[in-house]
Amino acid sequence: MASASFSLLPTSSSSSSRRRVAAVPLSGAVALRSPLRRLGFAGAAADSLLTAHVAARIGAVVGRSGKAPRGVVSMAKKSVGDLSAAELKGKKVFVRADLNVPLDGDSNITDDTRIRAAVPTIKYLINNGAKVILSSHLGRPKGVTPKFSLSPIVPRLSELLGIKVEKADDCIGPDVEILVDSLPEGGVLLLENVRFYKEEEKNDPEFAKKLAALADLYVNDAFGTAHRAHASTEGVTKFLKPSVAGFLLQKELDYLVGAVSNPKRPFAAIVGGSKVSSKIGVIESLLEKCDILLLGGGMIFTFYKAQGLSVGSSLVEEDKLELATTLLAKAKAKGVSLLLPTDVVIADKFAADAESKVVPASAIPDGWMGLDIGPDSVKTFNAALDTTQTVIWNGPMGVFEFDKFAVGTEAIAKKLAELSGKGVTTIIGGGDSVAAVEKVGVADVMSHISTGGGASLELLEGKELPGVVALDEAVAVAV
Ligand SMILES: Nc1ncnc2c1ncn2[C@@H]1O[C@H](COP(=O)(O)OP(=O)(O)O)[C@@H](O)[C@H]1O
Ligand SMILES: O=C(OP(=O)(O)O)[C@H](O)COP(=O)(O)O
Repeated sequence: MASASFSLLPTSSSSSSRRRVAAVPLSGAVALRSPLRRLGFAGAAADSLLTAHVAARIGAVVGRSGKAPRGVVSMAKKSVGDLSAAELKGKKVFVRADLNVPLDGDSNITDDTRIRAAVPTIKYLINNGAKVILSSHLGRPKGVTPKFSLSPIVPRLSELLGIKVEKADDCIGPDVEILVDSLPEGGVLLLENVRFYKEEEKNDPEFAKKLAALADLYVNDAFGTAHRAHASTEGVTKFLKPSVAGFLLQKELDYLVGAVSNPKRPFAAIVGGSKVSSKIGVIESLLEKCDILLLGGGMIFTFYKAQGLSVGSSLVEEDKLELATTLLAKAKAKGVSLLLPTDVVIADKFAADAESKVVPASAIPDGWMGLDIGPDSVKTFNAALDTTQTVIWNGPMGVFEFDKFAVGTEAIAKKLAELSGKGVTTIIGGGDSVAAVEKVGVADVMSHISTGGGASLELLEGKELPGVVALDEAVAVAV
């Protein structure tokens, strides 16, 4: 049966089978022009593709040493799919899911992605005659807070499962135990928000023991919360055996660890978002693994400034200028093709109705700020992406919340959809990039869209997630 061992993915090519193309000398921007022009880039784009530091080897995939990349997290865990019908029938199974979905002011669910993502594991359990005790948090309540009740989840979950889901008003205690005892085989009981107890986030062992006492075995399918060492994600595993991964958790690991550590190459990473400081870990980790790194979003202005360009009033982290220079040098040293946008859409103010125009990255006037990547950059990025077999994307290319500055982000989303249709593995690493992909309406065609923002970022940084580490090891590990 499937264990959480990255076995669901298309077979990756080994490092020795990476496509190697004669390296383009990196001694200066001049050296970059002809290969870029051969690839069809306009003179200005080729000329301004940024600096001698930046290894702009589009289409040229870098041969690097075949040794395992640093920071590869091996999280091969036993899966719920490893549990047979005989092991599940009549058993009380504590399932930790992440049902932390957005609700509007009237408690209507505005995005049910996380509920739908939890369904395969629950269905597997009920189809095998288990009694499912479902647990989640919602929001960040301080004590019992009615607006953070999980009650609004029940109708949609019942609809998706095709059965009536029961709901408890608490997550521990005698009333909950009575409801658990009356659960039929194939029944589901949703516990109340586990964060109504402060002991949850404190990972209090006594609280974890009380949660565990409700069940015979444990399934963690809460990927979005797997980076939290809380009682229901980590503590409970000390009292319940087996403790296994659900199908969603397994799929997230397959893609965010498996596909990224052992990708079909060429492998491109696209990193955007507001600040370099929030993405340092991810950029450093991806530099160890990818062939091409495309940078966009607000962070690019720190890189521009580090290279002596004027950035007007664009977002800059003055204390990260040195870091930006170091990252560019690191990319060069590792032979990674790091591309910065060659043109940007600038605005006269940070507003949806701002005046805007497109300028080369080297010509941002005083008083103007860059809020999106420009059309030449989109062309350049698309051409680079056309050479790839695996792409991971984290962070928007611009202020996509304002339509006027969403064009670059939406173009990348469309490109990834197109590549996905051609068999390229496309992974959207959580957070705002997921919102962008959904806005464009191409979420369904991507290979994988992560359900966890913070959790996916930590995985991409090469960190281990406590909620995963705590689970039982898979018997056979095939990383
Ligand atoms: N050029 C820019 N200037 C200011 N903010 C930007 C710029 N480009 C993108 N952003 C903002 O970055 C935010 C997303 O950043 P971040 O949280 O790091 O990404 P993610 O949520 O994908 O991890 C968005 O709200 C977006 O408006
Ligand atoms: O929504 C979540 O995280 P995310 O916003 O990083 O995707 C998870 O449910 C974790 O919630 P938390 O950040 O309150 O622990």
